[in-house]
Amino acid sequence: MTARQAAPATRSAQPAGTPRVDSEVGPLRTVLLHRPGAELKRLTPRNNDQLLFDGIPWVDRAQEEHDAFAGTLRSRGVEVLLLADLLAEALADRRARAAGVWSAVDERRLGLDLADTLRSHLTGLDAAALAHVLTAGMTFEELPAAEGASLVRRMHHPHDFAIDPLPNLLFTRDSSLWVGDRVAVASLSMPARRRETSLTDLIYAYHPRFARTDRAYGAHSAPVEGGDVLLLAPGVLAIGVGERTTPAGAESFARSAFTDGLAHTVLAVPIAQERATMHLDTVCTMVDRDALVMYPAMRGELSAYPILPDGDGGVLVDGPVPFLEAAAEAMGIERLRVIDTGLDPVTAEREQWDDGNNTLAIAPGVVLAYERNVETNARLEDAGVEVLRISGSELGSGRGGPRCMSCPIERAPLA
Ligand SMILES: NC(=O)NCCC[C@H](N)C(=O)O
Repeated sequence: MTARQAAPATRSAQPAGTPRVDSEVGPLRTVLLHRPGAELKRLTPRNNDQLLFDGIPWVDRAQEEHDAFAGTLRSRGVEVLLLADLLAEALADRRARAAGVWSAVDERRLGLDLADTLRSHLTGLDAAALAHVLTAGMTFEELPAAEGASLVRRMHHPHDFAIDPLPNLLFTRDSSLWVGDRVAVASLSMPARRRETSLTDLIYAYHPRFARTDRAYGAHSAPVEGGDVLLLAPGVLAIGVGERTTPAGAESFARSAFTDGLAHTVLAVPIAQERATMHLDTVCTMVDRDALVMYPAMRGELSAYPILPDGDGGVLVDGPVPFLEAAAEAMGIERLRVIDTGLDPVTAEREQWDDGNNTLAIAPGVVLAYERNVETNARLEDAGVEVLRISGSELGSGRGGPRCMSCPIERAPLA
């Protein structure tokens, strides 16, 4: 069997309501978002850099912006699932609560005694209260009162975190991703984000809605973040390799996707290891079945290492070759178009920083985008793309746009 013949099965028999994602632009049916909450209130000028936020968001306004984002999706018929709801529902299962408690309590930080005390306190909480602690974290002053306080408790500042908050849960794109009918729980590279995957893992393991879901990238641990993975077409993945996803991550994700029959070609795409380009989707996103919006400075610059299955459980690596050409070939199309935003370099750099290229397609040629990226949006419309604008003045302080803030769970097949 050739590599091409290993493409995933067609999905005409797939009934609506079954999780499955084969592309970036198939009509979006179900998406996972996280409405920002108490975890954002933990951000201070002392910790925002470490927690990967570029400012201190006004939380009420961020919630309003996020509600409007979810409202826009719902108005277009998309089912919006909220991570906090799924988490609380999954935690109804006793085993999920035990797993949540174990993942949150760090003996290296707390010492054995305090870790034991905290575990028994958390074990006594109901699902909603535990979900709150797992997302918002807990400070030392919020720990349950105790006789004979430990050295750890005495020596920490009351506002230090006994359990870190997870403000980047907002970016549901990164902590899990669907390829075909399988979900991959990502392996996040930044310490501030690693615990996020214990929550997505728990949701997919214990929420009844996902009871029959198989995993992709099962027990692998080399870093791969969802923002780096673009499903260019059924069976064709592009994986950014840069600040977050490593070469080992891209290679082992490819191997695992081939083994599971989820892909026939993976393109590993090098991107600069900088905050502005932390994921491939900060540089380019698909806006139509054969079109991308791309940071102009990257146009003609992106290369790719094509990875193919060797037919014996391993992989064959080629390249580097020009990304657009390799992508078009793998997708079986003549040309992968790049919408020509034609922006001057300063405007382009400003709008790229503000996630102008980070659009979320809800159908071929229909995208959600931040309203502030006036020039990029205008050029998209000139090219015939429908742009649904959302405001992100506060949401954007975490440095992520509509694609980063969404994890598609079901997209209809491309006709
Ligand atoms: N896919 C994305 O680009 N996600 C944005 C993640 C932003 C978050 N503050 C981070 O640094 O990881």
